[in-house]
Amino acid sequence: MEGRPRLPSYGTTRNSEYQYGVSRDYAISSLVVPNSEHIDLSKHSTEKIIELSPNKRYAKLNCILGKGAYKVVYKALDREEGYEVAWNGCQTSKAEYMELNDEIEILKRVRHPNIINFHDCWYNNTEIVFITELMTSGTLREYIHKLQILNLKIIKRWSRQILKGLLYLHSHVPPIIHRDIKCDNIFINGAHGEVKIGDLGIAKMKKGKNYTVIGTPEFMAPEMYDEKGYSEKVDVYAFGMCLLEMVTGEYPYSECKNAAQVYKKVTSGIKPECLDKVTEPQVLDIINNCLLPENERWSVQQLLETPFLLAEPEVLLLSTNDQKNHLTMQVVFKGMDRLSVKFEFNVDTDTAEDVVNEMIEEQVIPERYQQLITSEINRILRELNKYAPGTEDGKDDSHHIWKRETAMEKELAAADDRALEAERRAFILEQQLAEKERKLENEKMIFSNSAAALVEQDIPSTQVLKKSSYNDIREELTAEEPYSFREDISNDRPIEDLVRDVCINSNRNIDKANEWIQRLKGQDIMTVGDLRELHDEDWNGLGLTVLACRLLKNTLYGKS
Ligand SMILES: Nc1ncnc2c1ncn2[C@@H]1O[C@H](COP(=O)(O)OP(=O)(O)OP(=O)(O)O)[C@@H](O)[C@H]1O
Repeated sequence: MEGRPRLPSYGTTRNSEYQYGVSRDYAISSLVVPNSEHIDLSKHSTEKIIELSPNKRYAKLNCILGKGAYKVVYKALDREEGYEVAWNGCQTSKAEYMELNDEIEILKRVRHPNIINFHDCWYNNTEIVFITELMTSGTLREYIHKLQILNLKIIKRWSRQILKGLLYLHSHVPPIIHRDIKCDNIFINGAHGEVKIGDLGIAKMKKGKNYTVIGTPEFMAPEMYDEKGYSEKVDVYAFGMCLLEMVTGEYPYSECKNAAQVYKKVTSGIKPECLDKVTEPQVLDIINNCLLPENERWSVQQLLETPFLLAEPEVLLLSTNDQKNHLTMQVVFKGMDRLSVKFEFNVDTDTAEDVVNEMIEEQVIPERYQQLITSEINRILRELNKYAPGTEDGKDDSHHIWKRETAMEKELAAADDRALEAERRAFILEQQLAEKERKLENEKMIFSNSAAALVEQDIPSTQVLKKSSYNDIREELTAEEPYSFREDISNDRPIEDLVRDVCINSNRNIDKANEWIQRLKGQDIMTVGDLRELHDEDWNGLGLTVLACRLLKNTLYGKS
């Protein structure tokens, strides 16, 4: 009918329950497989090759991964590379296949981490077979059903991946339009949290088959219904619906009973009811922008630059050495805050965690990207087979903890050594200082003794200073020498006269003289005669120093 849209057959594309019913579980049922004998899969506990590609490279196994309204997907083997792949079979005519030739050639050249790889394609008399990358964790819709409502962090990460895939497609000239973006066509690789767009090019094939209107009504932009032509913006509209499903866990327009109701609402500009459940303003803003009329609707690039989806850093591997243990990587922030950080990574000594922590400490990357950049580095290490398992996202990281502890232990041991060495050096210094002090004391003593000796014995100072030790000088000074009596000093002389003369002659001051006088008088020695009467042993009891005694004796007995 002119000007009226062809409505899709509702039960096949819309009903998510139906989509679910034909996923992996289906592999144990009995079914008729095109171009093969009737296989009762329940009787096949082990996988078997049931068909080979014309070039013999791909081997189809008796394991069905899923079945949609249009195609049956089997597990298969790439016998050249040893990979598991997906064998997609779509019933079609040879003529339709020939019409798709150009498009298939383009699809073969599409290569992006967020788009399921398209490896090969051929026609086998009844169906087009195309070989694609195998996804092991199911579709985004299955995830939403499993997790009910995804958290915003996952939504943000997966949305970015979907949009990056779309950005790549839309950047072709002319743009490659997916035409059937929906959560069933987005596949998850659960182990690494990767998201890939699948079913690329299938929409066109479906159209060729005159199967239904292209796409899925709930995800179709209004301009897709009127056959006046549309642009890559239809993928943006469909992405908005995917985001709505991710954030609410509800299929858009589930309030509608059939495709006609959906069509009516979409073409009248009535939004899905579940939009009211979106509470996060940034997400709501994105969805509303995706659902705007085509000429106002944002581009994928604009969506990627909204605050919610903005510029998550990517880590690129720039170069490696032959052993792949010295890597040069770069953190690239795309979007508004353009920034890039290049760094070296030694696989044998570095860990992603340590390197990222260092970058945060050095303030070259914001802390909020710590986990993301760490897992990006680990992703690269994994791709190079240089990744130690169990280290990602702050999970148990025994290998790296071990590395860190070893490094820490080494550091502590080195610090201990340094402390011991410092203590040892301090001890030696103390000893040297004490030794110096002792020497200084000795020298002081030597100096004062020798000065006294010089006074007492009139020894030239140079001679005294040549003496090597205090003991030598002391020995010399205290050595017994013969005394002779001096008759010019009368025995009646008051002892204080003698003492004062001795002190004056030996450069001792009056205080010293009074001290000696006091000690001598304390022993009843009042005159020179009293002193002369003393025996040698009495001198020791006077309380005078050896030198004082010697000086007094020298004066009394005439020794000069
Ligand atoms: N590359 C793949 N790796 C693993 N499983 C896949 C892959 N492609 C498809 N499947 C599985 O096969 C099922 C059917 O695929 P799909 O939904 O793309 O078929 P379809 O006929 O195009 O569907 P539609 O009903 O949307 O037209 C999917 O739900 C999924 O479980």
